[in-house]
Amino acid sequence: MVGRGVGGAGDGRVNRVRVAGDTDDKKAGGMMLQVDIQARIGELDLDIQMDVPAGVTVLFGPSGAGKTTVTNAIAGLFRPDSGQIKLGDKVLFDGRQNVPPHHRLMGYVFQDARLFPHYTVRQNLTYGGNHDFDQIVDVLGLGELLARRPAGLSGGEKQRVALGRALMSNPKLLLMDEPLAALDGPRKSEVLPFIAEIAATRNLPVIYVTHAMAEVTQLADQLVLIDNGKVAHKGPVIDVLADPIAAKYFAKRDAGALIECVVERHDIDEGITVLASGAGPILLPGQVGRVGVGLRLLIPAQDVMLSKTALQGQSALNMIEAVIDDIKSLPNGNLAVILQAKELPIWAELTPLSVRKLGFEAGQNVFAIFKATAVGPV
Ligand SMILES: Nc1ncnc2c1ncn2[C@@H]1O[C@H](COP(=O)(O)OP(=O)(O)OP(=O)(O)O)[C@@H](O)[C@H]1O
Repeated sequence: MVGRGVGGAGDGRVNRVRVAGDTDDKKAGGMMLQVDIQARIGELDLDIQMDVPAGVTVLFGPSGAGKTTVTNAIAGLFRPDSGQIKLGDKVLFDGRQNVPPHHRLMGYVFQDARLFPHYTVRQNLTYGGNHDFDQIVDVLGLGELLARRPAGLSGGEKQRVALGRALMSNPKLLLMDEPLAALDGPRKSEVLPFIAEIAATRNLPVIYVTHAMAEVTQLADQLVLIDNGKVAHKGPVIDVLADPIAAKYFAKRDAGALIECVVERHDIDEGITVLASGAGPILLPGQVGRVGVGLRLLIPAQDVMLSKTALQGQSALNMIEAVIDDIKSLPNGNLAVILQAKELPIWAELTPLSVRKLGFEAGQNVFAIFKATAVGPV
């Protein structure tokens, strides 16, 4: 079953997500990409090790950290000084061998679509092969566009054609370097579901470079944080975001735990949606998603309040029981109080004064409180 469901506003807080029973089995057979490369580029010492299984691995990190260079090395467009790149058993680069890009069995989608202007959409799509033509045209909604030329297409349509072209070459590996960065908000929302659909149903490693949190939370299976040419953190996206040490790589309101929920019901009279989560029910304002659909929610650490007792007479709709696991210092001087809420790891950013005044410490039972609007669509 493909469990990516329609989420909320695409603001990075309510998102598409796979639910249990998703494509994990299918992905288990996908080829592993193994990257271990070193290169000196100007002032930057690039030294990257990562394993990329089937599914979406998002490369995220500051500008100039080396994300595009790594992606280009995987594509064969940049030659590292040393190391090895393998896709399954096939060596793509090892210092002696450097397989040229057109023999790497990969599709590459760039920020700009790079279509051939004199070709029709159909000719552009089939340039590198016509594998799964009908299905891809259908999934990407390209049927109406086939006879047109790129000049008459919107930015979002062009990117869908670029994605279709990459897929029709039957790649064993898909590279996408900020494929939505040049699109405006509505065009981004138009293309993102197609990428999510492809990621959920194709059994291949996808490297996806972005600066946008909404794309991280909606697409990532794995998250690799690259800083100054090195891997600073990597792992399943939920684990990486659950670790406050990674918070410095995100905008303040984006730092927090990502949790997976399922839409349980809509309460039309009360104007809320009830989600089932590993920590119990979570309420969102408005009517979000369809019943039974999986969603990811980002719970911003700055919006979580802690109380030693179940608070009465307060307006926040969400109050979940949790145990304090640990308290860590954040680079900004505040403290991250790391909580286990039944099955869910979440965390709250508090000032040292609050932690001291309330005497919070590891092992304590607390209530984590957040407003429905803090995690709901805007
Ligand atoms: N062809 C090149 N010649 C010299 N320096 C380069 C070249 N390509 C990249 N660099 C440098 O290598 C470093 C890494 O660049 P890269 O584009 O890989 O970073 P990035 O993480 O993708 O950045 P951004 O998020 O801004 O796209 C930067 O300092 C960049 O200036």
